[in-house]
Amino acid sequence: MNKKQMRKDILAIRDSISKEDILKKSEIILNKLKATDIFKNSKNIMLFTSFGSEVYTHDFIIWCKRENKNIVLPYIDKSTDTMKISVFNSFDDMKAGYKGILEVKEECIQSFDEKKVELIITPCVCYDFNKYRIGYGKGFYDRFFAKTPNAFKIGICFDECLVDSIEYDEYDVKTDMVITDKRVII
Ligand SMILES: Nc1nc2c(c(=O)[nH]1)N(C=O)[C@@H](CNc1ccc(C(=O)N[C@@H](CCC(=O)O)C(=O)O)cc1)CN2
Ligand SMILES: Nc1ncnc2c1ncn2[C@@H]1O[C@H](COP(=O)(O)OP(=O)(O)OP(=O)(O)O)[C@@H](O)[C@H]1O
Repeated sequence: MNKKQMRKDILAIRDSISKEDILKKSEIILNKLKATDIFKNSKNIMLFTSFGSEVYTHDFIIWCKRENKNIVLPYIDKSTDTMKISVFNSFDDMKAGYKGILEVKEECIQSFDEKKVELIITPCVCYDFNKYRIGYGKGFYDRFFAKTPNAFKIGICFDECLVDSIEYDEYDVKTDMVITDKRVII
């Protein structure tokens, strides 16, 4: 199946998961993430602010801050149409940005050297068992990964959104680990 059709089908499946189940499954996934050595040993961590039916990350972001992690979040720089990162301090500094996703407000953006990011927690529409990923189809993460070859990349995904295999091209970057509510793929 081509990427576009797979994206549409899996989004429909993900959108049908109840809010309650999204919260339950997200907690299971993020607890598994917390237990990994790579998470425990990383200070500079890139997360994402979930929207829609994605793995819910907001409370986890706050928890990480309390644990003294340095959290950076993506935003889309409209002038260059690229994904950049800003240090996260508080949800008071955030507002709805690209596609309505919460981003650090322009006046609060604190840039951070991409090369210093140790761990990137990656959103997805779906993953396959080889850790290839389909996102929203803009290539933002694949382009970003090209700048962070040394960061460890973990995809977080509901088990419903795992597929056997994804068509990939030369730009698609595999992640190093995928965590779902039912399994960990390494
Ligand atoms: N939470 C989150 N933040 C993120 C991403 C992401 O996947 N998740 N991104 C990863 O690249 C970047 C934003 N990229 C995006 C690219 C396209 C669409 C998009 O086309 N959205 C659809 C709605 C999808 C839906 O129904 O859920 C649309 O507007 O039609 C959204 C985000 C940066 N921040
Ligand atoms: N590093 C790159 N340089 C140039 N073009 C790229 C790069 N990465 C991806 N692209 C292009 O961007 C487009 C979207 O890529 P793809 O369908 O893989 O997006 P996606 O992984 O679903 O989305 P996203 O990464 O935004 O979540 C494709 O045409 C792809 O070839």
